[in-house]
Formats: sequence, C-alpha cells, structure tokens
Amino acid sequence: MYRVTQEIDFCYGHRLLNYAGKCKHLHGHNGRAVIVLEGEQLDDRGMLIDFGDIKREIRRWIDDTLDHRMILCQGDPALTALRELGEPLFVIDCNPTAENIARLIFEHAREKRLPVIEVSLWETPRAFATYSQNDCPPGTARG
Ligand SMILES: Nc1nc2c(c(=O)[nH]1)N=C([C@H](O)[C@H](O)COP(=O)(O)OP(=O)(O)OP(=O)(O)O)CN2
Repeated sequence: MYRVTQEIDFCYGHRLLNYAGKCKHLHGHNGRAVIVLEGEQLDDRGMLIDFGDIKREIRRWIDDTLDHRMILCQGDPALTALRELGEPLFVIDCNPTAENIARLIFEHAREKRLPVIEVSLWETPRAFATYSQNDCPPGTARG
C-alpha cells in the first residue's frame, strides 16, 4: 500500500455555537490541513497521485473557498451583520469545529475522486481533529 500526504496551510475565522468556553466568540486560526491519500497501484510515472493534482484539486479550493474567511454555522446570529459588512464567509450546516472542517475538506477531496482516507485539521500548534474513512468508493483512483 502506498500513501501520499500533503499539508496545506490556511487562515480562517470561526466561532462555536452551543459552547461555553472562549471559542464561542469570533476568533481566528492559522490552520493546517493534512490530507492523506492511499492506494495499491502506482501509475506509469511511479506515482500514486501527482502532488500537483492535490494542489490543483484541494489546495486551490481551500485558497478560494476557506482561506481568510469566517467559517460559520448557518444558524449563527452573527451572519446577518457580517453579511451587511460584506465580510467573506463560508457557511456550513453544522458547528465549525476542527472535526467538521476536517470532514468538509475530506468530502471535497472525495467529490474530486481523490483516494483520500484521512484529513486532519490542526487548529492550533498543539490540537488537531481527524476525519477518516478507509473504504474508497468506486470511481476514486483507489476504488
Ligand atoms: N474537539 C474540539 N474541541 C475544541 C475545538 C474543536 O474544534 N474541536 N475548538 C475549540 C476552539 O475553537 C479553539 O480551537 C480554541 O481551543 P483552545 O485549545 O482553548 O485554544 P488555545 O490554543 O487558545 O488554548 P490555550 O491552551 O488556552 O492557549 C476549543 N475546543
């Protein structure tokens, strides 16, 4: 089995709903997504996947979609004011925890038919959350 991993750094803001600690307030992170892809077969170049393909399909999407945005839950009351101010937003249907942002990136990678098995999101230099699935469906490079 071969594994390819790429780390992608990006900045984002968020706040947690239904949470009693300091993260209930708007704040930001220098996050790092660690994307792990796996497969048994190499192509005729000896690659599981070209690092450039990961850059094109995931890093570019993160840069365009999540980087320097407020990632907020669709039920967040702050959305109205932030929209009026024209702040860059990415709205999701769940609390924007590290777990859910990791899953969001994972699902994007699967949509792009990459054989991703795990995404970790480092929210601080000492804390990260991981979302993983070992079964790659048909249509991914591995399945
Ligand atoms: N399981 C999770 N726990 C927490 C999450 C999360 O996404 N998943 N998020 C937060 C906060 O958003 C944020 O990460 C702050 O966490 P915290 O560890 O308190 O941050 P600090 O680096 O500021 O910690 P200090 O040790 O106080 O410096 C919280 N939990």
